[in-house]
Amino acid sequence: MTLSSKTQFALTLPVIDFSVPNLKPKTPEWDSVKSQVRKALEEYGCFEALFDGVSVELRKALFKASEEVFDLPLETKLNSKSEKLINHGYELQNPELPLYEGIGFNGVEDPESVDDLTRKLWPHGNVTFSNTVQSFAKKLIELSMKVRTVIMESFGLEKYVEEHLDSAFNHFHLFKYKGLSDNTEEKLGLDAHIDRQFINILCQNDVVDGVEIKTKDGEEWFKAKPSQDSSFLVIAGASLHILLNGEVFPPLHRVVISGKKDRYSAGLFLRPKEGVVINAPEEIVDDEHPRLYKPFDLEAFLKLSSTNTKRINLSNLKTFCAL
Ligand SMILES: O=C(O)CCC(=O)C(=O)O
Ligand SMILES: [Fe+2]
Repeated sequence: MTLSSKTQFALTLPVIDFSVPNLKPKTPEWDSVKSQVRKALEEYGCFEALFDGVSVELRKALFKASEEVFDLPLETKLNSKSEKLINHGYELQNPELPLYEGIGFNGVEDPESVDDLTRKLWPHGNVTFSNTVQSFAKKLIELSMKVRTVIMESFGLEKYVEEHLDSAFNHFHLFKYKGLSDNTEEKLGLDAHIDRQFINILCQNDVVDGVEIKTKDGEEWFKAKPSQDSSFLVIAGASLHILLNGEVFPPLHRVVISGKKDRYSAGLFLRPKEGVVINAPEEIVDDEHPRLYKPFDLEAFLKLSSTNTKRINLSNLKTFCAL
């Protein structure tokens, strides 16, 4: 598939520093991060997070592990696909876009689950792979808890922090987008979509970038290239948009592949646990901000929309759960 609309220059997204020493509630640093996060999510629905919890070595090790796993024979990779769990194991997500493949780890905080999946890929085990995935994901989970706490507090929802943290499960995903045969070409690696989760935290290997986003009112695509190799892109999804009564904008984004180098990316996806029904708390609903959505059950929504598609957008979401 070739591109239908042209990409503009890079957009400078807000850069928010989560590496500040002693970043804890009730400190001036925390309050400053809180207001930056709220503004960024209202305006762009995404931001760049600086986070020193993941060392350069760990990031390198992760992308090396990623190359290793995607280099396995297709048959071996397909063996790791779970019959029972959605998105767990290997997936060629979109057969009509063969540029893109992925491996998902549901409940990545559970060492046994990662070890089990690793054994399906390497029957004799691969301790380095399993440990690297676990260490990297553990750090992203740490960042995600901070980010989610800040988000809830920034909307005055301190008393819901725990409930919110408990309402999502950790899904970690590795992606590979195949480089192109011609250096001058550009192709769509992943179609335009908004994320379905609460938030997602992404990073890509340093040689190749590719995520593009649309701004709130814009018709143009902008490259969301991080300003530093060590940072992460945090994107708000549909579930957060509904929880916060539409105050947070879930941006449309896509992945564009250019050049010959393969693109590897990794992300932590905070998806509502099965059975969780999302409803904006009373505290953020008033005459000026009337309730926009009915209680939202992501699983029920996905069952109604076509299966295995990433292409959800704000208008099909609104049709499903508008009041
Ligand atoms: O590959 C990436 O960096 C982005 C993937 C993405 O947007 C998604 O899986 O929802
Ligand atoms: Fe996405």
